[in-house]
Amino acid sequence: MEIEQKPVAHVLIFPFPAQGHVNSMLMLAELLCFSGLHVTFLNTEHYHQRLLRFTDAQTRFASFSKFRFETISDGLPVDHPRSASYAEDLITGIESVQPVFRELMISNHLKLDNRPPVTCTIIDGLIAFFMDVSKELCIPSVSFQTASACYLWACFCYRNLIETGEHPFADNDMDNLITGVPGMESFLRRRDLPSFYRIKELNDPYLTQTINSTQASATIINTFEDLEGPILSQMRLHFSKIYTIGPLHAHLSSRRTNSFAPSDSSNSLWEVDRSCMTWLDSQPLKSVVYISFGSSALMTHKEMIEIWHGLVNSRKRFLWVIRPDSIEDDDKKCQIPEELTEGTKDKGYMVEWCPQEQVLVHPAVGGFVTHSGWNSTLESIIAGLPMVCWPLMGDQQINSRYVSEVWKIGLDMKDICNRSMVEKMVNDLMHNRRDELARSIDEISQMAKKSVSEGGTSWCNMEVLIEDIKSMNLKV
Ligand SMILES: O=c1ccn([C@@H]2O[C@H](COP(=O)(O)OP(=O)(O)O[C@H]3O[C@H](CO)[C@@H](O)[C@H](O)[C@H]3O)[C@@H](O)[C@H]2O)c(=O)[nH]1
Ligand SMILES: C[C@H]1CC[C@@H]2C(C(=O)O)=CO[C@@H](O)[C@@H]21
Repeated sequence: MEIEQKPVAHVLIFPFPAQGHVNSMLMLAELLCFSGLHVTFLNTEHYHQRLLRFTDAQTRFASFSKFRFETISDGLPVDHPRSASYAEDLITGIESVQPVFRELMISNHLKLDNRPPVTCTIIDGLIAFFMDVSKELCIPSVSFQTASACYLWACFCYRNLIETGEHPFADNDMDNLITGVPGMESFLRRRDLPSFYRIKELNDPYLTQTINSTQASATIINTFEDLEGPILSQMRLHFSKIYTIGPLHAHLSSRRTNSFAPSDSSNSLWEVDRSCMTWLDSQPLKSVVYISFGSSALMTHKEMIEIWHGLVNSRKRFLWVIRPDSIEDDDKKCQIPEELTEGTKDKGYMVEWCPQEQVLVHPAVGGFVTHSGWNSTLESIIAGLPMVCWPLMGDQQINSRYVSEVWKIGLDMKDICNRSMVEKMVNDLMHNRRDELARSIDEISQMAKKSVSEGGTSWCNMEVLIEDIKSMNLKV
């Protein structure tokens, strides 16, 4: 009797072209490589060039003989700025290359050098339209969520909110409680919903893609059971299969070195300025507030000045990352008041991009003022660093509500940006409420580390995922 041979597993990973996405999907790629799978990482040409320029990704992955980088156009002209103010262009651009992706999948190109045909695709939830190609070619496709489970669940429940008449909002009271997201009835206000709900029509392309991605036959989420268990239980009543394997950066360190120390390698798409590490080395223990709003958040010049006044008035030391493209109305005529430059000389340090994971665990750093991007939130949890949240868009609004009201590991400054509030929040973070916040984050940090250690939930879920990929136990 002839024994039917299963094909050799080959995974193609395709992230949305943005820092928070390429970064976490590269970590997933490395974890899959450890198990000996064939992995192809499909990056856009633009981001791949930046990866080659600013990171050691090429050499790092060269040690995996079954790994390949492939590139595809992002559908935008070469000179397009690709900054956050063009968020819609990014998604329509990448959508336009769907035929190119299809061509790549049916061509022999991915099978060069005797590579087996692709047996599974892992597609970023923000570009769910590529899952249609997988489906057409009868290749199982798994959706990968770079954001939190609470965000995904709040997107999934959009129909409930329309049915219960909670969306569009009947009036301007943003503090009204929302009842249509099961599991969040006691604390979720209108202002905490993903930012797309703030407009009347739910037609944001990112929301549409996220909702479509929930139809996948399996979903990977960069989270861990002890953090989002109650919401994951709600989701499991509706989703086919969920693998929680995060926090990915800690999971990777755990498998790489059996520790949680950040490595010198990064997946940064900007040039990392390490001078801030030397500055931190000369600051007292837990005395510095670290401020960063991630890779794509935009603020106005006025907001920047208010935050700056708040920091200077708090009299705390601070390290602030200000990306050059982060001020939306940047105008060379905008003046910086002298008291701010003076107040920064002794106590502050500013860079355009830093080695964030290393900054967060530096002994001089005592708190994090963040936009509540999901990677930053997870990195802060692993570092055991309490947060002040100033969420700006997308998932950040709901993440910050969880940080302050559910996990109690930070304070939420949502929708307010004035100097006196910033000063108060920073003082609460670094002084008045420091001990209570430190206690909760220490506890959650321990749980996070346990989940990615051998035998932990994320560790075990990763093994199941790999086994399911290898044994072709995934539905189309
Ligand atoms: O100076 C810096 C600043 C940031 N980072 C890194 O950049 C990443 C930022 O990721 P994240 O905190 O998730 O923010 P965004 O880059 O803004 O991420 C986008 O993608 C995330 C995942 O979907 C969403 O949660 C966010 O809302 C969305 O803005 C993190 O790994 C940071 O360590 C650095 O290395 N250096
Ligand atoms: C989690 C995602 C929801 C949309 C956000 C976004 C945007 O431009 O609105 C871009 O990147 C994503 O990570 C966010």
